[in-house]
Amino acid sequence: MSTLRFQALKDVSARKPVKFEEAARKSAIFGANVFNDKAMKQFLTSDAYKGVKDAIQHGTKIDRKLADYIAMGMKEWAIAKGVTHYTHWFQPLTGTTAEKHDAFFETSYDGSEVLEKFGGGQLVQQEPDASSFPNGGIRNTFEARGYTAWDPTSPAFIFGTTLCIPTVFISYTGEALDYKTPLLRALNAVDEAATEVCKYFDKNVKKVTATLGWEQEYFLVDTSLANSRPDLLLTGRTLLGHTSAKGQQLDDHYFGSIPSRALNYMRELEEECMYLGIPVKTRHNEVAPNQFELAPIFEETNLAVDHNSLLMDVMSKVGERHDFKVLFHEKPFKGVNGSGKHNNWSLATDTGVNLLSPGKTPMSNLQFLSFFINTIKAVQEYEELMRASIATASNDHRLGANEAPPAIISVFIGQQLTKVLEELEGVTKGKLSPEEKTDLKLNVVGKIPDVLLDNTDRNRTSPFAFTGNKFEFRAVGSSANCANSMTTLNSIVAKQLKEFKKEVDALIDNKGLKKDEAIFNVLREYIKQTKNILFEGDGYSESWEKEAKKRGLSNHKTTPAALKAKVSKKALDLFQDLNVMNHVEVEARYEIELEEYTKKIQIEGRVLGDIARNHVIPTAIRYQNTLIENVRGLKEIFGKDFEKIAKEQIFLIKEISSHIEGINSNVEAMTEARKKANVLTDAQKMAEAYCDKVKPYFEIIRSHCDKLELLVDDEIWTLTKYRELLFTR
Ligand SMILES: NC(=O)CC[C@H](N)C(=O)O
Repeated sequence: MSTLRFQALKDVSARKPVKFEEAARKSAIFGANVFNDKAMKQFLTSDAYKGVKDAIQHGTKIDRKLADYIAMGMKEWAIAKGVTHYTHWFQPLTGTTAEKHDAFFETSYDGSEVLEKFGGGQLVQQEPDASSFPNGGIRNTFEARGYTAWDPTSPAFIFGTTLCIPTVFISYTGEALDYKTPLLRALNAVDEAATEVCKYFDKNVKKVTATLGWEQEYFLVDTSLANSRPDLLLTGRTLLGHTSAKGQQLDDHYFGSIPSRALNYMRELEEECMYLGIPVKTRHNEVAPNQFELAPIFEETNLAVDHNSLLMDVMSKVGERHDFKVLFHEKPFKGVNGSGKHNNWSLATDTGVNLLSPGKTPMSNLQFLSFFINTIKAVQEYEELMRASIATASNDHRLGANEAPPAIISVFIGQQLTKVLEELEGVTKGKLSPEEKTDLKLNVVGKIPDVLLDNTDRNRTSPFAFTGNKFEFRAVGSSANCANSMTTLNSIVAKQLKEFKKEVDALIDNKGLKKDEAIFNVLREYIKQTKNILFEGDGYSESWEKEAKKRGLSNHKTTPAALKAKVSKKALDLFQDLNVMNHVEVEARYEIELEEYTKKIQIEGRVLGDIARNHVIPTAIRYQNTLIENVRGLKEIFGKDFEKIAKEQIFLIKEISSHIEGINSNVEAMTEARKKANVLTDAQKMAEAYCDKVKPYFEIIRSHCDKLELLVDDEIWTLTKYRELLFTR
């Protein structure tokens, strides 16, 4: 009997839901471990408090002396809560979070005194020797160093017994070495551009904040079962495994009663989130067996991105306490739904208006339409860049099937708004007659709120869908750091809004149009120009692929093909012009993402080769030997008649041999392809070679292995099966 698999199954059958006592009133614990406004008021002097507030609201610099006071207050607050260490918490270009803990504990120079210390210097800037993070050639390990700098817009928090201070990670030559810095710059750019446009409608708007509400999908697999699968452990997904007879066909898991162990896990996870100020709200079973989802209330984008990164870490840690491995991979199992991280995005003013929500008056609706149409125009202009922003080796498996959007970026707005746009397309060029103005006000712009109320359209195959008061970027993958997609989206919208302002102003200044006439005129042209990006149909159909091609939309099915758009002149100029990233920073990210792609496929290839040869083949041979023995025995008993009697066994023996041959020859060929790819020096070429020459072997090898799984005696099969991974809980 294959011990690891069966031991794991035994472990699982003995598991009980882990007991957990939770606070009934979540509002009482929300943010208790965050150095939030309440804590700051309690632990900071009024000058220090004002300093942090100014920095958050207006980006004012905090001087060293003030930083000392802030640090002192922060330390006192943390120590009162049992904290012993602090860390600058950052998001290097690996996409995950990084931390290096230092104790508050210090000794005086002669060792005669011991104390807890934490000064402004340690709060504001640090130099972790983080030389091994990917940097895409920005910094050489032996020269330009990187440093982390405090980001006061995201509050410090306590995780375990460590005070975590959110920071940006920058090289001494000034280039961003993380995901957060370009995001902050993009948020700044969209704030500036959107505030200017808002002034057409309301002069009081001083700031526009991009908001984000992510939805985190994930799978839970029992730790013992996960540990019995080398592929899950090393690559986050199953590289082989025959599909389970029952999968998600019956839709009986989706929104079903949450399994007890999973529910207790969620309860403890949510409690942790509450302490950390992550406003989690929704939990449910997703479509695939053992797949779940968690979603918070939307927040300001920078904070939401930090919270999602932190959440993924917390999810894994709480998972350990409940004997679960949390799978964030976009496609851990073939044949059932993958996991996304839909990014619900909008813009909100400091006067409390959601710019993507239709308003009560024609003027506020014209404002809504301006932002709505400009967003569509931005996506249309930069569809390839949007695709590039979600490109990873793991997301490639997810796109285009099982409720995940395809690789073609399009925008879904629903029937009702499509009609509104059609009507606006007919607006007269230049000045509008009083009758037309009244008609627009009453019958087109004025009608939008009613129209949206009964707009129940939903399209699960759309990568970018309008959902009533926000856009949902559905193409983002579950393992992604949202900063990548959010930097792109906010940048392209910023750029587009600037363009819009320029065009409207030109019509007002040069053509003598009134403000609303000018806006209608520009929007009309945008509606005409953006038709090719709007799509309401089935994103999986072959006809859409053909149609999209005709419309000139890109369809990059693989990451190496998709990433190229990142370094197009258009993209480089966009980021440069908005001061989001200079060319070096963009090129570095492109290089890093290609390398990450190559390495992931390389690891998968090696793991697959190993499992196929060292697990599958030996097991198949063992079973084949049993069959051979059986045939020999039959021959002994039945003499020349044995061939008829042992016909099926002989057939199986041959089948097994042919699959073994299939595995061996293809693993061999894959290894050769890898060797060839490995000598390439250009990152793009290498990634392409891994994509086009190495990866195709995965499916071939897998299919031989999966067929053997169906032939071989279940009792000796070493790899935990799909039905066990997906249905044991
Ligand atoms: N119900 C859903 O929204 C499914 C979404 C799907 N899991 C995805 O990958 O995006």
